[in-house]
Amino acid sequence: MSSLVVAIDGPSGSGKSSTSRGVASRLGMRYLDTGAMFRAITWWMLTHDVDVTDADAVAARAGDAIIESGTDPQAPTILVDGEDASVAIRSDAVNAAVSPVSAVPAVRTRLLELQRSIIEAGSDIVVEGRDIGSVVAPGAAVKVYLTADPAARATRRAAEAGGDVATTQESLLARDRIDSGRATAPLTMADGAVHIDTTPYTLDEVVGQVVALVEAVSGAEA
Ligand SMILES: Nc1ncnc2c1ncn2[C@@H]1O[C@H](COP(=O)(O)OP(=O)(O)O)[C@@H](O)[C@H]1O
Ligand SMILES: Nc1ccn([C@H]2C[C@H](O)[C@@H](COP(=O)(O)OP(=O)(O)O)O2)c(=O)n1
Repeated sequence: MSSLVVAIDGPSGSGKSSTSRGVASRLGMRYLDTGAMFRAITWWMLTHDVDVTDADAVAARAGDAIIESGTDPQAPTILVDGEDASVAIRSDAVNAAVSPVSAVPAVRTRLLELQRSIIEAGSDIVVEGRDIGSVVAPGAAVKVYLTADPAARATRRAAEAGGDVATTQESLLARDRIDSGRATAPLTMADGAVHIDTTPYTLDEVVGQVVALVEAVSGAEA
């Protein structure tokens, strides 16, 4: 029997990472943060002096970074060429470059292959990103699309990472525009996805709602 996949998509700050980790921890599942993989390849481009505004230059190096993602929801890890990049991939420079780099088809093809090999290599898994339910795992047993008001998203992010709410909101909305407008695998609500607007709920409540969706499916399959 193939393993169960839970796909969680949505814009920045909607709660994907924390909800996915909470669900995976509660249900004993693996966890994959695909955003961290796009951030990792972007960080590699920046540290190898690739002009990230030049799609051809990015495409030419798309296969060169070695990216390894850990799948323990309690201790997610990301290695780039064997080096821990978990802090570096959250920098302002990566925030500014990650959406244009993620729009380059060769980057998406490379990471899609890696993502599918991780998903297929093991047990049940929660996978979060922008195109999981639509492209990476369209056959996922459960698909969730998380949103929240832009002001709530910016307030959450600023509280977590520091910085003022207005600047954070501008940066999130700029990324949303690129992520939703790109030609290849844009951010979209997949067919069959359950939409949860997380604005009025606590993290625990959202985790509970997603766990209930997964249990309904696994109960039906048992
Ligand atoms: N339902 C929620 N209510 C309040 N804060 C939340 C909620 N979900 C997530 N958060 C907080 O918002 C911030 C961004 O969440 P995160 O999971 O990183 O979002 P994303 O992965 O979609 O960018 C984190 O600090 C997280 O703890
Ligand atoms: N499946 C995915 C995941 C992320 N991306 C791109 C687009 C996003 O702006 C960046 C960063 O994603 P990430 O999930 O880390 O972003 P946030 O933490 O939600 O701000 O990567 C993507 O294109 N496809």
